[in-house]
Order: sequence, then C-alpha cells, then structure tokens
Amino acid sequence: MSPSHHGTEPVFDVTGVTKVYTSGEVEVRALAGIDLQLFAGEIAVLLGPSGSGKSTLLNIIGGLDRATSGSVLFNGRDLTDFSDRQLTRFRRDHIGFVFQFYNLIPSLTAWENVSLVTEVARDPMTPDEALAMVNLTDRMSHFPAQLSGGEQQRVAIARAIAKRPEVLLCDEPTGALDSKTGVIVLEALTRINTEFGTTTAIITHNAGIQQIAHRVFQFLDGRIASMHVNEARIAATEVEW
Ligand SMILES: Nc1ncnc2c1ncn2[C@@H]1O[C@H](COP(=O)(O)OP(=O)(O)OP(=O)(O)O)[C@@H](O)[C@H]1O
Repeated sequence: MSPSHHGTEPVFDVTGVTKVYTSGEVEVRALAGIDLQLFAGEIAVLLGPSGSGKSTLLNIIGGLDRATSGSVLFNGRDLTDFSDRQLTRFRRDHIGFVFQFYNLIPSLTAWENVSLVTEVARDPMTPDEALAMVNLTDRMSHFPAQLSGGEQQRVAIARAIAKRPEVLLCDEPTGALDSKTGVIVLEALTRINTEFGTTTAIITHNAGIQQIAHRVFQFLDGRIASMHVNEARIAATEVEW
C-alpha cells in the first residue's frame, strides 16, 4: 500500500542541495548534492552511517537550517528564498519535529506540554485528542519524570502532531528506547500517517525500521547512495531490532 505518486506534485522537491559548515579554517561538507522528493502521505526512512548528512538534510527541509546551494521546494515554494521570519512561520504552520531526546518541559504535565502548542496553532486538535492518538489518555496528568522513555516520546509526538502538520520529521525517534518501547512509538507514527496522511520522514540507525517505510533512502558521504521502494511493508508491531 504505497501512496500513488502518479500525477502528484511532491510535497518536498529537493534539488542539488549542498551544505558546507565552516568553523574557523575548517570546512565540513555535510551535503554534497542531494536530490530527493517526498510525496504526500508517504513514510520515508533515511538510513546511513553517522555523519552521512541525514540530520543536516532533515534540518534544512524543516527550515531549521539553510542550504549552502541548491533548491528546496515545499509545495512549489523555494525555502531557500525565505527570510528568517518566513522560515519560522513555515515551521510553525507545516512541520512537526520529533527528536531522539524528547525536550519536554519537566515542570508541566503531559497535557500541559501538548497545550503549549495547541494554544498557538491555527487549527489544532485538543491536547486530549493528540494524546489519545498516541494512546496516552490515562497518563495525561503525569509529569515527564513519572513517564517511561517511550511514554515521554509519545508525548513529544502528540505535541508535534497537535497542530495537524502536513509533515512530520523524526530524527532518531527510537534512538533512546529499547526495541519493545520503540515499537510502540513506531506504531504511533504509522497510525498518524494512516489516519491523517501525514508525510513522514524518519532518520534511524535501526535497519529493521525501514520495513515500515514506503520508500527507503540510503545516505553515504553527504549523498543519497540509493533509494528503494518497499514492496512489502510490515506493521510496526512486526518490526524487530
Ligand atoms: N553545526 C555544525 N557545524 C559543523 N559541522 C556540522 C554541523 N552539523 C553537522 N556537521 C557535520 O556535518 C556532517 C553531517 O552531519 P549529520 O549530523 O547531518 O550526519 P548524520 O548522518 O545525521 O549523522 P548521525 O547519524 O550521527 O546523526 C558531519 O561531518 C557533521 O560533523
């Protein structure tokens, strides 16, 4: 059940993107020319060795960082032309981020952490709805310290999706979790993808996770070494690593 790409414009159309980080005299070429498209409703998994540029690319398409050269079209508009203010607005309106470490506010409950986002979004779900999507209805009034790692990550996912973003960008979302807990987090991500059609990109070091993807991109030395379409996706519950 791969989303059909025929005749559809990509959500993201990345062409010739390079990124060079300069610190003092040292230049690091993090991206050496990336061409990639992400289509509406797909789950893309990005694999590759440490330092191959996965996070750099995710940060650029999410508007957290800027390309050195190349173009990054989001629904036809080039992010590389955006002012800082436009980029901030783009992120706020369209992108949900999930990182390895959950970045929850310790003094706020799960519900309150999610409500920080729903208070400022244009067309949010309620914190209750967002937490129900990740099966945390019975943990809403817990503080982060009272939640397991997997539960905290699910709060972070609820926070990311509460504004109904078109795109969810996940950088090692299961990186700090054991496989059993990680699977529950993956179930939440696949459920959101199925129910809302959220275009989802997931960076991971766990090769097993690629089985939930519609398409898999393999990074190497700042380039995409290969891409394949997953003909036989499996459910998150079947994933092992
Ligand atoms: N802010 C920065 N300043 C300088 N160099 C950076 C910066 N961010 C990333 N790099 C360098 O760019 C290269 C690509 O890093 P990136 O984090 O994108 O790789 P990655 O594939 O996501 O790796 P990992 O799997 O370890 O997260 C690396 O050599 C990294 O050291």
